[in-house]
Amino acid sequence: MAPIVLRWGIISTGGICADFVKDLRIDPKTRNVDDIEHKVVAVGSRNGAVDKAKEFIKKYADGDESIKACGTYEEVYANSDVDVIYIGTPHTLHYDNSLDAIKAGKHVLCEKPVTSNAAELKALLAAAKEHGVFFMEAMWTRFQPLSLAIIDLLASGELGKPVVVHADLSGDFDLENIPKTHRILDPTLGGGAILDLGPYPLVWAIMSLYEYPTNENTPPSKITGSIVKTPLTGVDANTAFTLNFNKLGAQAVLSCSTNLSMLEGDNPGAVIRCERGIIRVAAPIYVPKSFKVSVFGTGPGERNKIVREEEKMFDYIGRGMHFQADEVARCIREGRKESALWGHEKSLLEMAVFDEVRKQGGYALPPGVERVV
Ligand SMILES: NC(=O)C1=CN([C@@H]2O[C@H](COP(=O)(O)OP(=O)(O)OC[C@H]3O[C@@H](n4cnc5c(N)ncnc54)[C@H](OP(=O)(O)O)[C@@H]3O)[C@@H](O)[C@H]2O)C=CC1
Ligand SMILES: O=C1OC[C@@H](O)[C@H](O)[C@H]1O
Repeated sequence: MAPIVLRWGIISTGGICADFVKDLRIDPKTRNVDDIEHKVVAVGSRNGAVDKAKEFIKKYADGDESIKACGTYEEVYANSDVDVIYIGTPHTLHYDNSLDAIKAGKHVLCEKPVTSNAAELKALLAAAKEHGVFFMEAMWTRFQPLSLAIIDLLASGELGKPVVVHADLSGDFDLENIPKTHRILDPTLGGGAILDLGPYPLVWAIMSLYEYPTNENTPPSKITGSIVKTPLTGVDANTAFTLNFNKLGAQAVLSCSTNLSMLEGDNPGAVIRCERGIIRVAAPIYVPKSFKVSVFGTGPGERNKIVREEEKMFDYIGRGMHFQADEVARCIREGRKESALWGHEKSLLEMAVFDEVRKQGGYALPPGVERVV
């Protein structure tokens, strides 16, 4: 059977678009994938900056002349050769950009956090339904082979049920020395830790607890959030949040910071503590390459004693953003409007958590930034 060729339009020429395009351009056969092909057909930059789009194509797509450089996003949405739009603009633009793409009848893969709040996401999902298009948040961690292996390991029951999940994602953004207009500092762009980094500790809680079979996708019964703001612009520099899953009898203890180095190498970025063992996931938690599992014994005197340990390594061609792209292609081929792995319900849960954490932490976006409230 001939592979389906999914034709992508790329919205913006920023950092993450560069990474995504590089992964899209890896020949899937070199990754042992033969049912899908990805083709970038158009790249858009705002404000008439067609030269910026051309430069992007030169730099990240080997100057491929078949790719159309566009000086507006609208030109990309209107391109009849484009099947699906990838949105890589700052968070607070995701709603408008996604809506424009949906209204043009395009499928959408939108970067995380999918919107500024839950109300925007609900409106987008209604629009996607009305226009009959596929919509997914680009929660790439959910599709990586390591994540799939951990979900299988938990479901196998070998470790018993998960009881506490700790996860942190931090990055030192050098806040004192970047412009206040940088997307990580600017409140009009949804700056701060929770919206930018928070999706990753949260995805570990969702994969290990929310998705754990006996939780039956029951949302957290309680959410707490605590925020330390930077005086520079008032966005959250550090955020800690917890989620209680009462049905499961489990808790997630999560955090994110914009002014601390990420724990790298051997340091665990996420720890999943189960009744009969521990899984330690190596940082960075958005694309971990290894995890260590420690299994407690069940024999006499072996409770809380490690009887087996194993480290699992994961390596593949590319940065790891292509796994989510493959999922988009397969869903579209099968006429599905959402992914079974990272569907609308999980993005809605994510945005509800962030709304609550920002509310408890006193971080309100400036008036008008949230397009739907
Ligand atoms: N999945 C992942 O691993 C990552 C995801 N992200 C997500 O991707 C999104 C973009 O992040 P990133 O690529 O780092 O950001 P960048 O600042 O590098 O790029 C954003 C691009 O958006 C366009 N843009 C449109 N309007 C604005 C505006 N008002 N201010 C600034 N830029 C604007 C610009 O492109 P142009 O002028 O060409 O239109 C700009 O280059 C964020 O939502 C972030 O959360 C970010 C990093 C990693
Ligand atoms: O998605 C992301 O992952 C890596 C981080 O460094 C980045 O700020 C964030 O947007």
